[in-house]
Amino acid sequence: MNKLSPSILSADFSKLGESIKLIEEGGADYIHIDVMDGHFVPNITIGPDVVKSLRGITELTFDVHLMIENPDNYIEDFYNAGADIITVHQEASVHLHRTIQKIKSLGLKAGVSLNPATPVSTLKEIIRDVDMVLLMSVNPGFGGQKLIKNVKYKCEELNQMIKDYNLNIDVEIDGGITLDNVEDVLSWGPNVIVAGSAIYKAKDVVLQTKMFKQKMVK
Ligand SMILES: O=C(CO)[C@@H](O)[C@H](O)COP(=O)(O)O
Ligand SMILES: [Fe+2]
Repeated sequence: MNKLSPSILSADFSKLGESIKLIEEGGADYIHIDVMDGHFVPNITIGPDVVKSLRGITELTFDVHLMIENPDNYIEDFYNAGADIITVHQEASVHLHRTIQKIKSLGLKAGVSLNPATPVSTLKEIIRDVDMVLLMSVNPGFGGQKLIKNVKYKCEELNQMIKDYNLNIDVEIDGGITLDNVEDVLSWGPNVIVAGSAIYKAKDVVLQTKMFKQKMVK
């Protein structure tokens, strides 16, 4: 079944609790939490304390996307804050295997993310160890950017790699996904869709979440 993971990056930060209730009502599967450090990406967002405070108000799966350098230093903090899935960037992890093992040793799902210009072939030695691959379809750092359509070819290459290695892992696409292009993106073969501005900038967030879910039925 396809999963919808609305990104709270585009929500009103003064009403994060309410914003989460809206996507919950709309039938979201996950909550995508974009963590940025101002080093790996040119933006700073939220840290473990905010995640912990949100954990108290919802049981939805926390899909934490770490866009930070030295992710190893913060994995335990996000675990304690209530993360369910932690995804790190291949480009930000010097010892990626160690990082993935650390996430899994805490009982969490481990994901690895690739920037648009990072080839799928770089996953060859780690793909057997991960639960999810997140392909960025914008350059990370900001919500509201335009989808990079060539990620389709990366997704197809990734599908082939997953098939060749006989794996059963999630594939998440993140960035620039709207109601107009979500069906096209799903035709590439992922099963987890992130949408930030397309959901939170809508007039009726509950309805917009429901409309995404309707287009994602599988
Ligand atoms: O990780 C990121 C951006 O770095 C994403 O999760 C965005 O937050 C998605 O926002 P939209 O492109 O859907 O507005
Ligand atoms: Fe993200």
